[in-house]
Amino acid sequence: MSILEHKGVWVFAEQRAGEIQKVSLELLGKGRELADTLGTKLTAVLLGNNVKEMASELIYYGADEVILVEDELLDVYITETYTKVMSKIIKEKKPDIILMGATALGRDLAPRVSARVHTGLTADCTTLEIDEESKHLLMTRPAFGGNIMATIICPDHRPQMSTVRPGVMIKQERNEERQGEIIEFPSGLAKEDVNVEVIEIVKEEKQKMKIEEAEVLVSGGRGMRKKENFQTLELLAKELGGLVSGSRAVVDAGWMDREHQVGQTGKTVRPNLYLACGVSGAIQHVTGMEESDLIVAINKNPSAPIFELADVGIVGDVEKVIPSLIDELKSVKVAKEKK
Ligand SMILES: Cc1cc2nc3c(=O)[nH]c(=O)nc-3n(C[C@H](O)[C@H](O)[C@H](O)COP(=O)(O)OP(=O)(O)OC[C@H]3O[C@@H](n4cnc5c(N)ncnc54)[C@H](O)[C@@H]3O)c2cc1C
Repeated sequence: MSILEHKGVWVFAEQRAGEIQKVSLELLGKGRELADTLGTKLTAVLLGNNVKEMASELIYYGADEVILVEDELLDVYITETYTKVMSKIIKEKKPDIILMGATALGRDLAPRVSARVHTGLTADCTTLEIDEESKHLLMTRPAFGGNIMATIICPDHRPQMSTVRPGVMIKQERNEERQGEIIEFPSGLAKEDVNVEVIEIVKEEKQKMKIEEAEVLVSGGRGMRKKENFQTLELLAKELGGLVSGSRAVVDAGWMDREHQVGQTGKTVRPNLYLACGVSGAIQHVTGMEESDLIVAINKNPSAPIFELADVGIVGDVEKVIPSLIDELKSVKVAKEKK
């Protein structure tokens, strides 16, 4: 089959509990641009149960049409059911490009769909453009630990698939005047397709205060070595009356929730005290915290870039320095109480 048969730009509209994820709206912004460059349609693909109401929202944010698949078997995300439905629609409708959010769901779904439909996938893209001559999608992403930017193409297979992290692309202004078509598509699912039973969904209790509002932030980086060591940071933050935040490296490692990430693709913070523990000071991190009033850095490498920015630098092992700091703060508190 010729790749020329494939037309249109698609955005997988991720919804959770009836709420469209922000990243999908951001991808509609980018998708609109790509579709306009190619002179083609922008389609949002919405899967779920009782989600029809959300379809017009996708049109307001730039989609020309919405492929809507409603089925009670799609009520909660299950890898197999969503993969099956997405693959089926792709095989039938033959899109040229598919964009998905690099969320927990997107990271699970995108590779499986790409394997089922025998095409390539470029994960975590930061730039997406159309090559003027070939009209291929140029998918650019950091490679080799962020040291180089690699531009990847998928010249021989379709669709060209890409995931993008939340916060990277810019959504369009919502415009209620926009008109579009809603195309209902049968899921084709049977009960036997559901190979996993979701027994309970437990919502994580969110920290009440946001890191953007905290006056003191104790921020951990990859130098903290493992998730368990963040308990020490929690103790330190408690002593200082602050919150724990972190670098993207620790969020990517699954040691911390994305809501607590500081930096270019995380939150911009400006606390009175920013204590960076085992954070190297990469530019993408620094842009999110450089306006803090007092920056204290603990790093075992005296040449770490974070020291160029820090008001106070401690060259040492976080596993030794942090417990000493906690002990010191506790003894100061005890001494104060005795007075
Ligand atoms: C498009 C893009 C967007 C990005 N957005 C963000 C963002 O929003 N936020 C962000 O943080 N990053 C972001 N990054 C990633 C960024 O480039 C860095 O990779 C990341 O910040 C590194 O995190 P880190 O400092 O925790 O880890 P590393 O760079 O691995 O640094 C770990 C540090 O810990 C020190 N260390 C190791 N062991 C110890 C120890 N025992 N005691 C003391 N120190 C120790 C090391 O000397 C090192 O300096 C982005 C990258 C790209 C390409």
